[in-house]
Amino acid sequence: MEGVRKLDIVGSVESNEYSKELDVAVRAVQMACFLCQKVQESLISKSSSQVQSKDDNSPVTVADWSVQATVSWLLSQSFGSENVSIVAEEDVVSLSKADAAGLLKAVVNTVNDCLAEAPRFGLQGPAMALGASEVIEAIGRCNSSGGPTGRFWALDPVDGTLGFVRGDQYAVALALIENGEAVLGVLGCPNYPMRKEWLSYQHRYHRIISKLTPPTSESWDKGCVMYAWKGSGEAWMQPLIQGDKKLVWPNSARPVQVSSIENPALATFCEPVEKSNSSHSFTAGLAHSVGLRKQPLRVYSMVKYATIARGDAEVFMKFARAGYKEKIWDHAAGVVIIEEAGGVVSDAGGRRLDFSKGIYLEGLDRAIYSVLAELNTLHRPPPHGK
Ligand SMILES: Nc1ncnc2c1ncn2[C@@H]1O[C@H](COP(=O)(O)O)[C@@H](OP(=O)(O)O)[C@H]1O
Repeated sequence: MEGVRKLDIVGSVESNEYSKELDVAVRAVQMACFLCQKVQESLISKSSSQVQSKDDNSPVTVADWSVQATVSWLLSQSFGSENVSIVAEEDVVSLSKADAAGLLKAVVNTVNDCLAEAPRFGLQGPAMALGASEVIEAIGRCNSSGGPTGRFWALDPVDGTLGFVRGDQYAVALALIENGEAVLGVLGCPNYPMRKEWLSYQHRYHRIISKLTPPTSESWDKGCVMYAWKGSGEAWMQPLIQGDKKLVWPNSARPVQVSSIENPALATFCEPVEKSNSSHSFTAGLAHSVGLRKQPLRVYSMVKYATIARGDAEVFMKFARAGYKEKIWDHAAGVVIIEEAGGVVSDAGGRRLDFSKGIYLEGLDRAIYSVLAELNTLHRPPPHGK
């Protein structure tokens, strides 16, 4: 990120109306990333056959529930549980069953290991390790159904399950939604490489190279948390806390902005890795028809939003299969960050995403686009019959 704006980061945060929410949310997402990194490391060292699905005791399941419990507990401690309403991906029913005792134990241990580090992240942990019932309570508290009024948090504890199990990109996404509008977005991207070129490679190459040539810059090698609050006109990125370091706000945060490329021929579009999550052939045709000439950048999870916000790509297109219902926690944090970094997010009809209709993006016109304001010819692609 050359030529970044130099702003008074501390001042910006202190003067905004979501200061406390932002402060707590960024620290909580930092902790969630720390938790996920540990689980992903243990996962990578095992054979991949052990982590096939999300329906067993696999590490991804442990990470999902543990992040949800940790973030829910931290938000409740900071704002009072009576003031915190959360919609999140994981429900607590299967974790509470008798045959899930082993999984529950793993989740409780993971949550306690993470919360024990809270002071390092500038948050208060529990006086005593949490018991299983407290962990279940924290997960179960994330049972809001969202809607058009009031304030709630939307959390995707581990977005991009496949990226996570493959040792690749995944994200922790936390947004604050107020009266149906996403007002605060925090996106943790534990494997986001600081060098743009690495995004084109599977993350395992990054791991191999890092082992061969250990990074000289301790904090900006990989992993970041991006954040923005609505109306600020600013989006920020701070590195993940490494080793046993302490998070000292603003933790070397720097502003991010969408790319300034205006010519579609020079622009890169990104899309999901999985063909089943978005039609690659349709986006290829559409990209060509609007003058995009470069190869697509395929990245797992909401890290695609981070890629656009940081200016590492110019367009994000996702065409889900007909009938697939997008959830608000898969987009809300990314939308705030992109919009404040100077981009635009819309559906195929050019409409802004609507976070006021419960957990689904109801009324969504099929695709999701995120583009630069300059490339706005892409906002209204032709109708498609997929
Ligand atoms: N059939 C489908 N079509 C579109 N999106 C889907 C899908 N099934 C799952 N998804 C969503 O797409 C996310 C992965 O995004 P991407 O494909 O861009 O990497 C999934 O996150 P999880 O894997 O965390 O459930 C899920 O939210």
